[in-house]
Amino acid sequence: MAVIPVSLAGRGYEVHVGRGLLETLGNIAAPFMRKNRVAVVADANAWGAHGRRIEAALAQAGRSADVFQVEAGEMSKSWDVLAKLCNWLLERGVERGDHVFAVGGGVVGDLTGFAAAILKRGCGFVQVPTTLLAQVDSSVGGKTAINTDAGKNLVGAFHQPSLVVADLATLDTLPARELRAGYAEVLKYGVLGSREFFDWLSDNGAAVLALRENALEHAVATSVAMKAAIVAEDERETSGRRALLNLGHTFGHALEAETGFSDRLLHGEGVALGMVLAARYSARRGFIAAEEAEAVARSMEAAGLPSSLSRLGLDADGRRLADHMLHDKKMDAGRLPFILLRGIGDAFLARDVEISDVADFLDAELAA
Ligand SMILES: NC(=O)c1ccc[n+]([C@@H]2O[C@H](COP(=O)([O-])OP(=O)(O)OC[C@H]3O[C@@H](n4cnc5c(N)ncnc54)[C@H](O)[C@@H]3O)[C@@H](O)[C@H]2O)c1
Ligand SMILES: O=C(O)C(=O)C[C@@H](O)[C@H](O)[C@H](O)COP(=O)(O)O
Ligand SMILES: [Zn+2]
Repeated sequence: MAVIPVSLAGRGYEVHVGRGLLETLGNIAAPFMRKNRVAVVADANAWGAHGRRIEAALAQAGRSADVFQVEAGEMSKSWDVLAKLCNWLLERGVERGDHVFAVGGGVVGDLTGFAAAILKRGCGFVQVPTTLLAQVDSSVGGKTAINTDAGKNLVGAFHQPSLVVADLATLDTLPARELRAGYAEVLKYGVLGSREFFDWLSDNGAAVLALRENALEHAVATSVAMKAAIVAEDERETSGRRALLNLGHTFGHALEAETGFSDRLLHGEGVALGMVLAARYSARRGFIAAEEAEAVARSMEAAGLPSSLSRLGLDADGRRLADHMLHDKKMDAGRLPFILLRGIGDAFLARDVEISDVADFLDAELAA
């Protein structure tokens, strides 16, 4: 069991990581349950698998859950579901000082966090992440959002949770494909900031994906600690430091948009392929050796993640994919900075990238 602090002046919080934590939720989260009835927003599958454990833990603390179930999938990060959720919370009389509990993956966390950010101009929320991706990434750091027709996460707010409780036992029921997709964001921390962690994952990735407790806890706690350090330094992505957490996402979000935010490409899969593309583009620009870029690709392949754009079978050319990127929130005065690599563990923000060169690069990757 590990407790990782996210240090933010006056608004810091703890991330609890360990197996079996749901059983203690009533105690850990006691300061955030002012009323007997707790508003819980839950992914339908996560609730089906773990809802009883949560209800039992709350009952032990003399509480009960009012549950708003969210249909699984990226399409639930929408205006429509957000409106329904806000109305449901208002009907329940949620007050600013209350905390809404988000139980599920990144979809429910991002949606609930955004609802909490705007409800009564901001109420509290607690993250109970039940996917690997949510435990290592989306539940920490306070980025909340929904998608729009124009693209990914385009309407949202920075709104930090008050507590994160990541029970590793919830991953026992997670489909293997979702586990691998979450593992892409674990690999991201190594690729962007720690050669040591990248090498550790090369040796222990199979144990992490097999959910061996020690390896899994080390991977989750290390990922959370790396994210917490970056968020503490640059909470709102203004200095450029936090933008490094976006490694692979400019490419990845474009691929998610092109595949219609569907099951054809999960977020983590898009990020995996996006990291390979960022690494190969870095090699094209001479920032990193081609062999290092291919080591990034091999790390994705070893985990069963996509590493080849041509194999995705897209009906699009490089220009079309690059056009999706123009909605990226990093756009600055008409230019799009990219997260590139000087080496594994050494990402940087490149501000001199020509989008037409990226489109040419993507055409070559589509044809490879
Ligand atoms: N806010 C951030 O910083 C941040 C970071 C990374 C990703 N994200 C966002 O997170 C989303 C992806 O999150 P995700 O990968 O967790 O996907 P997800 O929330 O869609 O969950 C993946 C699938 O797993 C199911 N599921 C969840 N928990 C389960 C469990 N314990 N047992 C069985 N099934 C379970 C869900 O029903 C769903 O089908 C994307 O929208 C992405 O943009 C946000
Ligand atoms: O926390 C961050 O900062 C990240 O960039 C983490 C990403 O993994 C995550 O997918 C995030 O939602 C992407 O942010 P966006 O600003 O590109 O929407
Ligand atoms: Zn991501």
